[in-house]
Amino acid sequence: MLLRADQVSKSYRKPGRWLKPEQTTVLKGVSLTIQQGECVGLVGESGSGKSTLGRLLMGIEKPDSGTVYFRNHLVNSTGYQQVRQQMSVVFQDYGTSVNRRYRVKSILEEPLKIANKMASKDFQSHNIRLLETVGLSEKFMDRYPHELSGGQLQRVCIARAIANQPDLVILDEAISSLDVTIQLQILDLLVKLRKEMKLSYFFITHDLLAVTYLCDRVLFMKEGEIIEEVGDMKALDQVAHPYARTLLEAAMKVTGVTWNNHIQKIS
Ligand SMILES: Nc1ncnc2c1ncn2[C@@H]1O[C@H](COP(=O)(O)OP(=O)(O)OP(=O)(O)O)[C@@H](O)[C@H]1O
Repeated sequence: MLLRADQVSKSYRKPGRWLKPEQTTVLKGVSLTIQQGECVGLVGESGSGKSTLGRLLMGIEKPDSGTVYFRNHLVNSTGYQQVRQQMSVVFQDYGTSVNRRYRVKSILEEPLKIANKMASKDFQSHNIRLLETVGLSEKFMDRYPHELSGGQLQRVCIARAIANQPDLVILDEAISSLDVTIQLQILDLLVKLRKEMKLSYFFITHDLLAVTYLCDRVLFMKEGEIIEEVGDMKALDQVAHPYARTLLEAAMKVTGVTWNNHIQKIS
């Protein structure tokens, strides 16, 4: 087992209520597992708690109750720091997830410097390999983020996420800000990397059709709870929960494709 979350709950203080503080419960006893090499999708409407769950799995925030284990290390414990570099994240907002004053090469070197496992003389060749892996050439190395398109910058973010050869990459709406053709290119890249590097993904998204393209399993989240899980993408049209059905029907309506046509395309 790569990752296991058991009964994870999280509340936040409601904003603007300093005299009479009130809590909002964002996650209510969420449990899930991710196996080595598996891609698990998480879909749900805005505000259902998806990104909060992603932060808890990464150890960026602590749950109020419940546990998260990554490779049998309790996330947030001392021992966990040794495995922390085997997990990375790609966010939706590629523009703010990099330091705008850094050139691409410095962005790619950040995780290497933190891991401190590679001699700096090897950074250059490693950077070239990384850029090639994500479909960019060496000429991007000296560019600043504002000199890249959104799709190119998201490729740089993906390159940074795989720099230390992690086991698990959390993709938090990683394709949502891109236009449709670029989304498809990035999805293809993620499929290729998964195969080549035997990566596991936790794919947080609103886009149910993208889930069918990339994931082995999908979890539906509503108001801080996992309300349904589908283990076979081809059977996704069999979802039972009314909320999951609404999401599926909305995805079909927006794209104008029928389920059978879509499944034939991705098979
Ligand atoms: N640090 C925080 N302090 C207070 N409230 C927070 C905090 N982080 C998240 N929330 C609240 O928790 C709820 C869930 O937020 P979260 O970002 O996890 O949802 P989401 O499903 O990822 O939404 P979206 O799809 O819009 O990104 C929201 O109501 C949000 O306002």
